[in-house]
Amino acid sequence: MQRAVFEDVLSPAECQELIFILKSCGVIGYRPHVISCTPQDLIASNSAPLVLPLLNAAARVQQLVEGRFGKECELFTEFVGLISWKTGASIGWHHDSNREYLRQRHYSAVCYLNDQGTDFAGGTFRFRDGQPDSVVPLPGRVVAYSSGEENTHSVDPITRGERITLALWFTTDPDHSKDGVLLPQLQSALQRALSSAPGGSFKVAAPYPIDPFDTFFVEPEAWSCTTDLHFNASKESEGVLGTDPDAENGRDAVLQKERTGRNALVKRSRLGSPPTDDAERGRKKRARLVGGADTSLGHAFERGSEPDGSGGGVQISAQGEKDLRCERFRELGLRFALENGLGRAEGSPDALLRPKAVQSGEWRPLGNFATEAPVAAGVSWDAGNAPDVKTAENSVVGNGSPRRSGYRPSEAADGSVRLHWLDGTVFETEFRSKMHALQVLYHFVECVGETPSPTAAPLQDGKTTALNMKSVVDEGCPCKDRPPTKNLEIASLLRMRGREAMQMPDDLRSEEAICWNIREHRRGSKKSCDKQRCSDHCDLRTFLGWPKDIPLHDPQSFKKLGMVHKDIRETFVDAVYELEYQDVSAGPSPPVSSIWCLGKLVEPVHPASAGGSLHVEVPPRTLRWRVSARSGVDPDTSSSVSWWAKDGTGIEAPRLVFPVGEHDPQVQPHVGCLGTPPFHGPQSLTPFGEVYLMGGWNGTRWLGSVDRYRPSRNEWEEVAPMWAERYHAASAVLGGMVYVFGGRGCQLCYDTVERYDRASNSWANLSKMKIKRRGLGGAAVQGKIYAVGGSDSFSIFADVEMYDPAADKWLSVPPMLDERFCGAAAEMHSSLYALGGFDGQQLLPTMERFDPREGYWVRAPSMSTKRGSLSAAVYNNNLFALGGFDGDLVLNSVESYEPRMNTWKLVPPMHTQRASGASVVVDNALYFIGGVDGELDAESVERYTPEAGWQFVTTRSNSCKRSCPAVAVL
Ligand SMILES: O=C(O)CCC(=O)C(=O)O
Ligand SMILES: [Fe+2]
Repeated sequence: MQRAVFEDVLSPAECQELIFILKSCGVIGYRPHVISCTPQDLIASNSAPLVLPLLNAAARVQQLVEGRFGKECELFTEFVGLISWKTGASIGWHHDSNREYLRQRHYSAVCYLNDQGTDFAGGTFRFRDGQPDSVVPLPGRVVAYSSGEENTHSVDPITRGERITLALWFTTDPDHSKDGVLLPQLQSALQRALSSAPGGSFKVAAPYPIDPFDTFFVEPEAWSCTTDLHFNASKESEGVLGTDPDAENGRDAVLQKERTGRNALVKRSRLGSPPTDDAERGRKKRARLVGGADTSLGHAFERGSEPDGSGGGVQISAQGEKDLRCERFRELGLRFALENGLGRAEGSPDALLRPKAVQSGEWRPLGNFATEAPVAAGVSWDAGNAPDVKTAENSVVGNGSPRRSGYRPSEAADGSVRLHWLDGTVFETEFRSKMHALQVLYHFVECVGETPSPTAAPLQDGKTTALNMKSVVDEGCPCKDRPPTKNLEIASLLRMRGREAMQMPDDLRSEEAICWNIREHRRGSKKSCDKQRCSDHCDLRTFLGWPKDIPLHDPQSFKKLGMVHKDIRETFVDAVYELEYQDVSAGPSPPVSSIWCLGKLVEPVHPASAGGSLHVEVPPRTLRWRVSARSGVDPDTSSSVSWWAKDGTGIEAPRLVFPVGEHDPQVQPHVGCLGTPPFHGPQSLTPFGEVYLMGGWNGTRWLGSVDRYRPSRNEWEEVAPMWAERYHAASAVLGGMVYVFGGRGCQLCYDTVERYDRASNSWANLSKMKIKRRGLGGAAVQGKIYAVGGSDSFSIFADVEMYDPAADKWLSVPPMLDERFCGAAAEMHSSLYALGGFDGQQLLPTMERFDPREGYWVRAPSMSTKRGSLSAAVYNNNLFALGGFDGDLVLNSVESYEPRMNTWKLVPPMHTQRASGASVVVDNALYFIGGVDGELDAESVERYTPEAGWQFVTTRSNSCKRSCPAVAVL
């Protein structure tokens, strides 16, 4: 039996937000006294942006459920919706998979949004057996349980008021995932919604990236031919930043405008940041975030970068990418609301979308279907062959109602749609789809101002109050100019208050049709695209290792990819632990028969009643992890024992623990790494133990020379020089070759790229980058090279490019969240990190991470101090930030970021203050070579190991005089 109660999953404000959405867009529910609102309802009524907070909340609950029940990465959403129960509603004993058509429901969760006692009376949730035996609804509280008979439950009748919940069902069967259905719908609906925003400045769509593998790294030039209806992460990222690649003047114009605006600042930008007062800085930042449009709008999107960390902007959380995605949706939803004058509340951005605004009338509900009785109109549809909503049986089934099971019209046996009225009348006619039915209904409401009756007398003159549904459907509405059978404009008009009608094909019948349209659109656009960039998708496919048999842009792929993605993820194992355990279940309880880690079977058959050790694999950045053992074959009947790492030496002996405990992230889970080193620090990639210092500035001139340093022998040697003299260049090592790119020399800035082959001691010129830049960061990640940020001496960039050595080609990838000049970049655990630097206005303590498997940048914790011209290196699976300039001082401080704990900690400082030097890891030690210390060049080398701390290395070389060199280790 699996059940759990979580507290404070949603904040009171978030609960209110969801209640508002339900009240604005709820439709008559599946049973009397019930009103519900699903993402599909919102989309069908052209209120797609309101889906975003809903998904945000749902993802949070899903993550808790997955974590608690050992189903990490295994669950799909089968249903999500806001549900209101009014006085009189109740549900008897049942379990949530108690019908043939509900078998796919494996886990249930109900998040309560309002308060028993205050908002309603009655409505206590009860389990028939076991503990806890009841759950009292309280805002933010979640009850979660496996959906089988073991969790038979009921809800007491509501005796007063209205009880509102967010209800969720999860399935482990990807075939029943609603996400795959939602994706194309949300994608196109958001696109429409945002494109109809006043001023047209936010045309970007940010549909639900169910799978980050779908599309990213699409060239900006290709946007014009690939975007309209499909998601790409780079574009989304632009959207979050507020620039609009599809705006009339194009993306470059937008960026150019921003850059021009910043030129003056940048010119003053040396290491010492120009004094700007906070207000000025804030204003500029906002202007940037919204592409210079409306500064007030930027506010909401700046939250992630508020110095005090307030707000929920784009921030990385310990929970990982899922949260992040949802935060983005949320932001887009907020942006949409703001743009449309919906609830711009006073005070903090968090006050957005709050009921205060509703009460004060600032909010205009998007429809007139607010749930204040009597409900104006509503519709419930089913798949044609499901039982009547009013049957007793169904009312016991509760949320396993035909409305939900038959939610997709495409599933209907004969394609028909039925409308149900509260009085029990069922109206059947030739509706083509549920959208069509909705459209007709909305039309009535708009034309006549009241709910039509299915059986009333025929219309006389259009002013008749009792409309006959059938005659209107057959003959059209009296207002002939908008016949209800045409398009979805009525719903659109009603919901969007005069905005342009949705343009949807007349024959739109189902999700399949939507998917078909998307495909056709893409095909058509591709054909007419004169830039011929679409073929880049081929590179993309190779780059992603995308399976050949799954089309990149076929919406159906999502379903398949749900699985493929999971498989791929499982192969990215980050660590292997050896755990010792002892089975103490001897006696009455059956012996351990299988052992699972993070929902994955690690030891299928286990010697009975034994102790032993086992290997568990933990995926990247897993902060919580758990091992559990089962006593039987059937997960439902077997008893489950869970335990977790307690200290550095082993794990606690198994004992029955319920609910399953979570790993405490403060406890270092390392028990020992086995097999191939799970982390590949530079140590394992440096067979020669040689440091190359390339170019730089020696106090007098730019350098093209290259010195090789072998710390093991303390030997310096000059090797073949580069073709160009360059300082402020970046470098990376890939395939045993050293790549150097960008920088400046006799020309202001370079886009050129050179590669050093150690075997022939020679340099080759390669394809140029797209942007000339210096003070950029460089790193190799998963077989590609990244050029990160920098400056062309006029502007400072967030832009990132990726070099594919197989194609000898640079591709644009999503830009960073911050612009960075003289920041640092490093690869760790197959992700690219960018940190520190100068953004044109201030020196930065910030860090962000780009995992190519995800395709977007996320914020990671900031360093303890601002650092420009810092050095970074990965040492002992930690990312070290060394030295740099904080605006006042050149620093000797060093700190290290531990990705599992997701925190920075201070490391003993170097003896010398250093900026613009070179830090490398070689022979299991961290070195800092050269750089400047403010006044004098720091012509020395320091070496660090945790055991010995920092020590000067007695060495002498001109190389130590280099500042801003590129550095690499072979
Ligand atoms: O709202 C609740 O607390 C639970 C509802 C329920 O059991 C159901 O809809 O199946
Ligand atoms: Fe239930």
